Amino acid sequence: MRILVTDPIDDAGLETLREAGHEVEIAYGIDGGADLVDALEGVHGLIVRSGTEVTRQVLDSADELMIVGRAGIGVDNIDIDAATEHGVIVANAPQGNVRAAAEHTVAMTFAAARSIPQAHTRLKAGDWAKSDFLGTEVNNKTLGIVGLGRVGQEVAKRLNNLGMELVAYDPYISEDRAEQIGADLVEFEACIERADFVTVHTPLTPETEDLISHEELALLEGGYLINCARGGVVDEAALAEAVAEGTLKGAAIDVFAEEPISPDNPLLDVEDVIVTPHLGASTEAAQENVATSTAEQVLAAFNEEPVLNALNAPSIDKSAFPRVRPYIELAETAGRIAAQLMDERVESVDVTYAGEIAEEEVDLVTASALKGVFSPLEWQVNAVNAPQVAEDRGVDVTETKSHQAENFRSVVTVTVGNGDGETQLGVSGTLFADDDPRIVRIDDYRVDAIPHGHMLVARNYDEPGTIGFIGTVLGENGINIAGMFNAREAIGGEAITVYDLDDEVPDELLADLENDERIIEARYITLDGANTVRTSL
Ligand SMILES: NC(=O)c1ccc[n+]([C@@H]2O[C@H](COP(=O)([O-])OP(=O)(O)OC[C@H]3O[C@@H](n4cnc5c(N)ncnc54)[C@H](O)[C@@H]3O)[C@@H](O)[C@H]2O)c1
Ligand SMILES: O=C(O)[C@H](O)COP(=O)(O)O
Repeated sequence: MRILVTDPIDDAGLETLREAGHEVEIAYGIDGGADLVDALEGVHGLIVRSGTEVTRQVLDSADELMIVGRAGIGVDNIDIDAATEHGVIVANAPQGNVRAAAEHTVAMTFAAARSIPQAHTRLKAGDWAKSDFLGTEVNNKTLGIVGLGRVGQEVAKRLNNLGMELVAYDPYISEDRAEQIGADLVEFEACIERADFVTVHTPLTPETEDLISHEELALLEGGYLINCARGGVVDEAALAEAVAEGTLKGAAIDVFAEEPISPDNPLLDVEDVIVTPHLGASTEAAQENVATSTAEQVLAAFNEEPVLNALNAPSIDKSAFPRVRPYIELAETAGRIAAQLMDERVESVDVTYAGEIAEEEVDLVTASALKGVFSPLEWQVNAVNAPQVAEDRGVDVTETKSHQAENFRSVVTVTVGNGDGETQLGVSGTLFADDDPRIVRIDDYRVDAIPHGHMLVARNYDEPGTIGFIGTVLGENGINIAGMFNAREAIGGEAITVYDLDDEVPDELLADLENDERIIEARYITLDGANTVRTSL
């Protein structure tokens, strides 16, 4: 497989990929537009940090791309919706640089409180300006944390140990969690008003864009603002003005709305705004961590294993994966068979888990069943975008769990239905000896069929000579039968016969079979590739 890396990552990650036998191409600093589109031709994995914009335009043309790995936390530079539509996994490395970001935040807090960069610059210029710098102690001051997630919590611990009181605003965490950290969880305005230092640790989202602007800065009068999260969360013009006019004593900013920063950015002109060029994650340990974790996720995607930090695909605990893995393929197979046997438009899909499999996390299995149901539509349907494809098409998806699995350890049933629920068709599969897949029910018939690349499912009357007739017609047309299973309602009643075949069955041959009055319906089912079947989806 080919992997393109467009922002610098640690060698440990590159080595992990190369040792697994993949081709790694480095294109640090590539222009994010047309050049990136060209460079992605035939590429299966893309690794970025915050320096590469992975836009819809880029994703629209990256036909072979399976995964975008973000060697870090923030994914505001990646169009995740477009990736999902194209079935491309987006995965980040949410743990590896948290401590580095927290330490940088603490360092920036002290740097602002004690004017360290300003004093340093003066001294290097030969100016012993001791009396110009009277700093602020953090001890006994209040730290306002906006966004009490991974980095926010680490900052809270460190600055609390240095004598700061903690208040926090985060609408998505519990009071209990805040209490464990020793922070008073309060409303947004109260958090800023009570604080001497406000530190921002939210992602950049439509909700957080310009979250801190003129009004909020006025509430922080006499204090300091630290932003080591994302540019765009703090209104830069408002902040520059607030510090320049003395409303705030200072600010420390690591991230900017536009990166690399424009020379016109007003923050650069204000003495008491100290800046670093997005260095929060730039430590050796953090870079090694995120590069290795990202490389491992790219390998998992290539090996069709769960991508642990996938942001747009169902994931699963690593230890549970071996138990669930065989059912992923089985559910896809059952979905494919059900969709091809269904005469009407599929408007609902139910995936029922019975027996031991009902105890497991099955999101990935359900997504795979949907992939099977939608496989005739477009080759790009996969477990990443199948739930989205279902939603876009107005297909109602349900999951049912039951502890009873007839005589099997586990059974997965994919039932497709039309809108009014009048037509429903279920296909059930199980595993013999844990890894030998069997289709054990089609519609109301108990069967025992081995899923096979080419299959013929015939509904016929249980009359002498019918099976022989079908076999003769197939044989006369050079189609070899690899296996066969027959099931019937009652002697002389309706029956179903499933043939595993070595070749495709042409439409004319199906018509010949259906012309015989003993045969109610003959359906060719393919489990090879996608896009090759007739369907009423
Ligand atoms: N400067 C750097 O180099 C650097 C390094 C690491 C992380 N980061 C950035 O730091 C930020 C935090 O990272 P993290 O790993 O802690 O993320 P996280 O997801 O663990 O935490 C983010 C927190 O923000 C909260 N939040 C979301 N919307 C909010 C809102 N409107 N108001 C208040 N809180 C809100 C969430 O509930 C969550 O608890 C991200 O933007 C990340 O990209 C920067
Ligand atoms: O979100 C992150 O992980 C940090 O902002 C680090 O970004 P970087 O990998 O571009 O340094």
